[in-house]
Amino acid sequence: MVFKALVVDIDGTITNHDRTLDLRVAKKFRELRVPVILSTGNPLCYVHAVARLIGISGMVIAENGGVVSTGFDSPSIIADGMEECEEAYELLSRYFDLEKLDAAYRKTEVVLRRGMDVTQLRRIVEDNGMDVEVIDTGYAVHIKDGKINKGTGLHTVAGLMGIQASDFLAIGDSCNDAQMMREAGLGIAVGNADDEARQAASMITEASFGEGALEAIEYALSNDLLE
Ligand SMILES: O=C(O)COP(=O)(O)O
Ligand SMILES: [Mg+2]
Repeated sequence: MVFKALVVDIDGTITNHDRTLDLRVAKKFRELRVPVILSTGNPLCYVHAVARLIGISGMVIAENGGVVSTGFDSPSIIADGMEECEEAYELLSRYFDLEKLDAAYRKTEVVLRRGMDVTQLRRIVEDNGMDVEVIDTGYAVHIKDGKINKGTGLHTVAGLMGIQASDFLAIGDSCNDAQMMREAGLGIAVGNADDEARQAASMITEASFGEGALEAIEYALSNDLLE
């Protein structure tokens, strides 16, 4: 099997521990012959800037699949569900001192600074029958629509490209990458990945962060899985 494209997470996968971009990965992306699609929990403007500066496709997955961009200067596909996320945020704010992140840029999720006990947040939204999911990526806490994730985003992107989700090699590090790694033809987790990402992946690199992403790409190239 030769994969037709690569879908890669940003934070913790192509960055160093402090969220700075690993420049060796950026260089490697430019050398690959297949398209590289970024897939992230960050808002669209953030991932578009990253993609532009690396020099790869403007077709990206943002907000954990809530926003799929068809290109730098073309429309985005934006999921519903923000209202429910805001309602959950209002409810949770009665119990916790919460700080929203990137609120001005977000279209489908409410994102919070980490530091609280996420299991308590989950229990409260569950007890109130709210149709939202609360996840902690290790970088931020996301209140999101449970039906949307990077896996559904990958299917949308694959459709736009005229290929299948299984034509992708996926690389990630966190729980928000799990569905994407399962839907892809092969999911590789970097060495620093959390338990959920490790379980979803078919392979885990020895190296962590950007070094791990490089190891995954080198593995694919040397086994004729990628061109
Ligand atoms: O937005 C987050 O919490 C993490 O971002 P990522 O999906 O690029 O790792
Ligand atoms: Mg990540």
